[in-house]
Amino acid sequence: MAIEPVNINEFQELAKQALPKMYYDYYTGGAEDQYTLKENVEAFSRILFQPTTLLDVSRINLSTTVLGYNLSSPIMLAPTGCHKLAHPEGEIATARAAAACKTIMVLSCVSTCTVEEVASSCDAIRFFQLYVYRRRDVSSQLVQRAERCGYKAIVLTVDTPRVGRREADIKNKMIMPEIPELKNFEGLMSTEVDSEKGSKLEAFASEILDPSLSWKDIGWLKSITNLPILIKGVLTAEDAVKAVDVGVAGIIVSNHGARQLDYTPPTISVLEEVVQAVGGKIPVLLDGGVRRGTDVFKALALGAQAVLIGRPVLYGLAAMGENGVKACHRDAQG
Ligand SMILES: Cc1cc2nc3c(=O)[nH]c(=O)nc-3n(C[C@H](O)[C@H](O)[C@H](O)COP(=O)(O)O)c2cc1C
Ligand SMILES: CC(C)CC(=O)C(=O)O
Repeated sequence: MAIEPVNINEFQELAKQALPKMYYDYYTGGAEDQYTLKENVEAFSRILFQPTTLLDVSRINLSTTVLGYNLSSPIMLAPTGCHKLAHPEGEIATARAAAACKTIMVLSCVSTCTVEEVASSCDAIRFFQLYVYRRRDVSSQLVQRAERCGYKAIVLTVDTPRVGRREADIKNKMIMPEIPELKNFEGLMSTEVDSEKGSKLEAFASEILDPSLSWKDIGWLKSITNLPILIKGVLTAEDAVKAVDVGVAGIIVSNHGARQLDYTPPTISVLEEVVQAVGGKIPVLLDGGVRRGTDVFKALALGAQAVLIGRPVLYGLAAMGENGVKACHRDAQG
């Protein structure tokens, strides 16, 4: 049955119809019991509004700024891997949608279009998400390429010393690194995996990701780039204070869309703690479970400068390409 989607959940339904099961499961799934996956969404439902009334709302303005860049609304596009699994235009379609929606796209380093292809496709404001690899030279080359082609910040993901146990991917023998190619790594390192069992994605990632990454490495990252650095994956006041101390430009409160360590708290439940610890010194952003405008409002009310949406972008892309991403960005406001 064809449906005219009016919200993100309906886009999810369309994505399910459009995608092979292996890819839909990869996009939608979380780690282990998927406790945090449910909680990311449900924790928003437990926060209720007690509105005051008779206020003049005839003129409203949703725009905001992040690191000095103007956004039409406080909803950015989170980094997610492999957009060509959802649509043949891949990250280029997503970037064009970001440009049309006047928002920031964070490009995943495991993208299926290169940093250069995405940069030359449109004038979207782009940040570049980085994993640190055992091969530091590969990480630094990627950072330098992003810097050269106009990405405005590095988003360092710190919650992935290894890939979470995603049981659907294990069952499906998820083959994401091979189909299609992870184009950023071409000529830098092999993306082939020598494993017949379980999730090839997990095997690939554990081969390349550097599990020794720690706070001291922020100094290394700062030494190889002039771009501002945001840390993605902070969930405690303690880490928020450390992030401020090492001099990053922003924090993203995130549990990786519940795909990494299960039984972490839902992000919205720890936002206030992080915001208080940061004390306004740097912007705090949030992702995880944001599905509509009331969620965005709750995050802003608890101190976030803006939010990011991950799966909603993939659902929109799978359902309708660039137009679907635009529609999901719009639906995340409604
Ligand atoms: C399919 C998929 C791939 C992802 N890939 C990345 C990635 O490459 N780098 C990263 O930092 N986060 C990645 N994430 C996490 C997102 O950036 C974001 O934290 C999460 O999706 C937010 O939750 P939401 O999907 O509920 O909006 C991925 C998430 C999904 C669903
Ligand atoms: C290569 C993976 C670690 C990509 C990712 O971040 C994810 O699938 O959540």
